[in-house]
Amino acid sequence: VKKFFEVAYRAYEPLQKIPGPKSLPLVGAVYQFKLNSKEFFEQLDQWHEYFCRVDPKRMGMVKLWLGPFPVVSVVWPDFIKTILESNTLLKKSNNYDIVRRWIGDGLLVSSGEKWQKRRKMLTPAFHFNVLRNYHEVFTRCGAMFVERLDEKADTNREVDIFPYLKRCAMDIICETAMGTRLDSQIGGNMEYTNAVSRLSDIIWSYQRFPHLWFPPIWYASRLGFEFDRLVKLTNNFTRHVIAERRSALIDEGILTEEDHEMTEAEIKRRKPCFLDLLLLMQRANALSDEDLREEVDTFMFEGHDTTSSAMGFATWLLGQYPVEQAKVQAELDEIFGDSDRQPDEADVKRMVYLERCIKESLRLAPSVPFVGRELQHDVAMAGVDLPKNLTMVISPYGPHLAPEHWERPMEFYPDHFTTEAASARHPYAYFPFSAGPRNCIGQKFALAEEKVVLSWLFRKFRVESVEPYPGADIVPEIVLKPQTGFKMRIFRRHH
Ligand code: HEM
Repeated sequence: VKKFFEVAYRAYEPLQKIPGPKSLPLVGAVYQFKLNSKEFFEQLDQWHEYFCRVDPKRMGMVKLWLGPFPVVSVVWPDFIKTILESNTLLKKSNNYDIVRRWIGDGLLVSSGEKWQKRRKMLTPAFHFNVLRNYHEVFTRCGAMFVERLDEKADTNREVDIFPYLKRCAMDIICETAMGTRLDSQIGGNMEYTNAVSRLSDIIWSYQRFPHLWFPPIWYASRLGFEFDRLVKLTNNFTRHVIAERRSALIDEGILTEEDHEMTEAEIKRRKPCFLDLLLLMQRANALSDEDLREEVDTFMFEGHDTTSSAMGFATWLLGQYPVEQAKVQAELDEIFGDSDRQPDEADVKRMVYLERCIKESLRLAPSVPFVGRELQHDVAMAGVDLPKNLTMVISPYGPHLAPEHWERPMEFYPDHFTTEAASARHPYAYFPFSAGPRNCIGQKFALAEEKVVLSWLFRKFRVESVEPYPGADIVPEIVLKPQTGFKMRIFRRHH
């Protein structure tokens, strides 16, 4: 609290220069916040539009007082670049504190030397050669996804594909991160699946309403108790998996007293999951079991909501743009013909147009709608001295939709991502995976997963969106989501 008030005191004077919505003492601008998530999102959007494009003081930044706590949202790409590329502004803002209570101080939220060491240690676990071990999981879970959807095809009834995608992404991340088959697509382990999903909802409420930051109110609202119970449940699940996985590696002679590098044959046989790699690094990096747990839980947190939402938006958009959908299908038909075979890695490389569609949908609907940083030192920007410890928020939305960067900013136009178009653009016009030293370590994983799962979908089905994008309500929770799901009509394709 002392730190917050120090920041507020130091920020008050310089922040006068930055435009933003009207604030009152102590409550800030919160008294104006819409309660409904979707309306709140629209309100933020309008404020950004007004204060960055219309207001006479406009300067590419918007100030917002969250109660007595100041936040500055940065919009212009050059300012965003200054922050994201800096090697000295790597600290996550305090709105990640609640996430930390669940996943611990893993890669997503840690800072300083700990983050640096972990990032270096974990980067090889996302190397192309390691990711190829996961291809079989993407393929199997993707095949299961279309199998589950099949009963809804040709019924001409609307189906919300979001729960199907969520379970598919959950099965994928659980097996690749922990080596555990959750089988939530066929009703397995729903307690864990539901707990993870509910935790994300509670975190979003906490981040939005500062009154919940006070423990008596947090617990009186009952959210605090529910949160603690679910955290215990999910943490215990991961601890249990770690113990099991260690025993299995010991039994197979892979985890020994001596440091051991897996042989080609062992890798081929075992297809190590992320946790296996951590267990093999454990001794050399002096990691405790809790260190392992926080990294595994970080991947569980960061690696399934993001991808299921991204796949949902891509499907929604393709369901609304039949010409582009037909192009995706033509590309897949050229690769697979009439065959039902599993996609291999060479096939995935050939899905060039599908990849453009995925990138374009991440432009219009970036799964992570904003990231936060706490300034580790004073920063001068646009003639304003932003003080140390100030919270900065960066959203890809503004640059992703700015007419100066995109030929057709509000349309779904995958040719925004031809090699020529992409190389001619400002590098910070597009950053769904963030950028700089703290960018998303899982972006190649995410893209590969999306391509495999969506290729199954569009090989088997033609889809029509029930509502046009973005007509239906979208809410920027921690991850961007549609308020009423991804409603589609699904038709089997007959080759
Ligand atoms: C479409 C899917 C995804 C999107 C849009 C996405 C986006 C992002 C963004 C914007 C960040 C930066 C967050 C910040 O600075 O606060 C981030 C970080 C991160 N992501 Fe992803 N992500 C995706 C999928 C994944 C997957 C599948 C994994 C893991 C398997 C993953 C693991 C991580 C981790 C560990 C970090 C923290 C990196 C660090 O701070 O060093 N993400 N992601």
